Amino acid sequence: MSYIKIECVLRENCRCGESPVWEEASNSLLFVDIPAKKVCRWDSLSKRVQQVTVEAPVSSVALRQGGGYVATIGTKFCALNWEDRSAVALATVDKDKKNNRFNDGKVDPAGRYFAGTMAEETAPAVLERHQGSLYSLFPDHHVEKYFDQVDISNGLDWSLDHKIFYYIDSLSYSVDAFDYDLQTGKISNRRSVYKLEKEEQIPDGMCIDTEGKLWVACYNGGRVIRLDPETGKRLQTVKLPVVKTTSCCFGGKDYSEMYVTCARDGTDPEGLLQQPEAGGIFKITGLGVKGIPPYPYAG
Ligand SMILES: O=C(O)[C@H](O)[C@@H](O)[C@H](O)[C@H](O)CO
Ligand SMILES: [Zn+2]
Repeated sequence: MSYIKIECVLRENCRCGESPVWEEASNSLLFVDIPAKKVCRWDSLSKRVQQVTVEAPVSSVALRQGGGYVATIGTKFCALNWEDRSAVALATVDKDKKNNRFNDGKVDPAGRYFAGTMAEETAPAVLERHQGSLYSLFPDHHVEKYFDQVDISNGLDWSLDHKIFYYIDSLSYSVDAFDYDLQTGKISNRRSVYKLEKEEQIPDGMCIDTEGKLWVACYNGGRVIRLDPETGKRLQTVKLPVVKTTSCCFGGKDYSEMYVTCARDGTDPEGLLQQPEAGGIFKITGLGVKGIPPYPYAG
């Protein structure tokens, strides 16, 4: 019997915390605060946070095989050097869409950096629709585009056998699956594996566990849900003391802890009184399942 424990491990007041990624080598959690243009690294041992401020909204960060990180900044895939705090563009997308920015991103098992775009929001989930696309940055730095007409490109991950790509376009209120060809990075045969219920609100970030089940952070739903993509059933709901939960990843010892990011922006003064930890980093223990290490970008 395990007991679920939820604690705010870092009161960071993120305007929009996102993209939690566990870095085993440094016992740290990486994450971003999108509108604050910050990439943060929280050392779970010393409890200290380091941050690098970049020049545009930063929506995701990932490990890089040769050391350092990659990040999606504005509409650019960038290499991020933590030591000298520099970001160097590797590729730019959506050059004809001046109001767009990248959103959620993650590296596939072959080391390609997948990330999608969206129009900049005027308020949470309020934006010009169908402006986004899904892309990936290959190890040789060329970019491939998968599809357009995306509203809010969000959570993504791959099945344990690497044959399925899971993807969320938030305003479709659906978790979708594609067949995945790891050799070529091509996707096909889109279908929905789960439709969110009304009280679950907006699907946002997502990660997979070692049993092949999906964990989805529900923006405005104050929860993460565990889904079985094979049966289309929800297996578990874990509620958090904040409403704008944005993303989740596994980390810590043997990837047995879950880390959840959330947003503070869009919360009214009364909401902030009820949720003083809004924008913080949460750790969930006692789930009884583990995650897998993040894949590093191979370029
Ligand atoms: O965290 C993200 O992925 C977006 O950038 C956010 O802005 C919210 O998710 C969005 O407002 C709700 O859909
Ligand atoms: Zn997101």
